[in-house]
Amino acid sequence: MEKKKIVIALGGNALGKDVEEQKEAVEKTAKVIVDLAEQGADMIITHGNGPQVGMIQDAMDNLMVKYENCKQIPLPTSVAMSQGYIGIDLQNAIKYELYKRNMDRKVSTILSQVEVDAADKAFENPTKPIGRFLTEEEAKKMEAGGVHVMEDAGRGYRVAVASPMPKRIRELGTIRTLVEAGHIVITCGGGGIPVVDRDGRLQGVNAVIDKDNASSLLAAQLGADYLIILTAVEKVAINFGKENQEWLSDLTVEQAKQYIEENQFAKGSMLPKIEAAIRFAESGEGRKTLITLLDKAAAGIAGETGTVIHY
Ligand SMILES: Nc1ncnc2c1ncn2[C@@H]1O[C@H](COP(=O)(O)OP(=O)(O)O)[C@@H](O)[C@H]1O
Ligand SMILES: NC(=O)OP(=O)(O)O
Repeated sequence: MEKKKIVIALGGNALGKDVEEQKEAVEKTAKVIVDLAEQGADMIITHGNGPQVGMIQDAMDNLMVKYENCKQIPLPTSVAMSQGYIGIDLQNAIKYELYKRNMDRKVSTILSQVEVDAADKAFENPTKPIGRFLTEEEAKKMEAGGVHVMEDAGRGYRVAVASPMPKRIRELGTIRTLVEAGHIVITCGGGGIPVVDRDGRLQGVNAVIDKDNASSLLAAQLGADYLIILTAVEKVAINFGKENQEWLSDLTVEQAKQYIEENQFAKGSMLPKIEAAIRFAESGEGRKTLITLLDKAAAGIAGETGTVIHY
């Protein structure tokens, strides 16, 4: 097989719902990753952090309630914490899976900062759902207290934060060096720690970058062949959740743009995945995105399932 470079973006399902579940979930995730690594591909792993970063912010806010002198933890700091604890669980699970198969491959987690534009309009319109699902009553109460809340793809209410577009991955050189040295690299977790460059000094900003958008940028800049987005659905659908729902196996960039105009993909869930896939396809010839379930990754690569978005 020709050596492929694959960026895999892991959705919430690959990580479980809490710290305990994560330890179990990553074991299964690691098997899928090592199955692909066994075929000799260069592998770069990214992951989401919506539930996790919300949980960290909640915990930190509770500390402020409990202790008078406790200062608020900024959102980018919580993103950095989420990269750390998710990264180490993934790294250890992948290492153990490699060990069981007697495979000699290094695994590294790179904390990564992703530059955004301070003037991005996204700062005025929070669209990224984070944290747990709220009851309608909780949502109303929080909204009254000035917190942005949104409805998340028909699944309930969640806190919403700004999600500016990623512009530049500051650790790209380090990531490239490690990939070239054969490491499986875990990076751009939670879309990357959002920063702006102020005269050479990187400063965190209150946002959570969409991990699919960051993954698309990373895949384009590393010259990857494949972007694989593993999520909670086997395929992308049009008329999702309706009686006339239709699962799609193959989607051209042109068709995808048309469906976006028809509002076929929910904001904050499927829409950023499709937009990320379009940008990746447009970044270079032959670049494809596969969207499918974690369990179906291998079958998807073999062309047996999932939705492939291509030029
Ligand atoms: N048109 C669509 N086709 C398929 N799934 C869709 C569509 N629109 C919205 N969704 C929802 O998007 C979800 C995936 O987004 P999300 O949960 O944010 O992903 P992840 O956390 O895995 O990155 C699916 O589980 C599904 O509920
Ligand atoms: N940062 C991010 O996109 O996280 P989720 O995939 O969990 O929404």
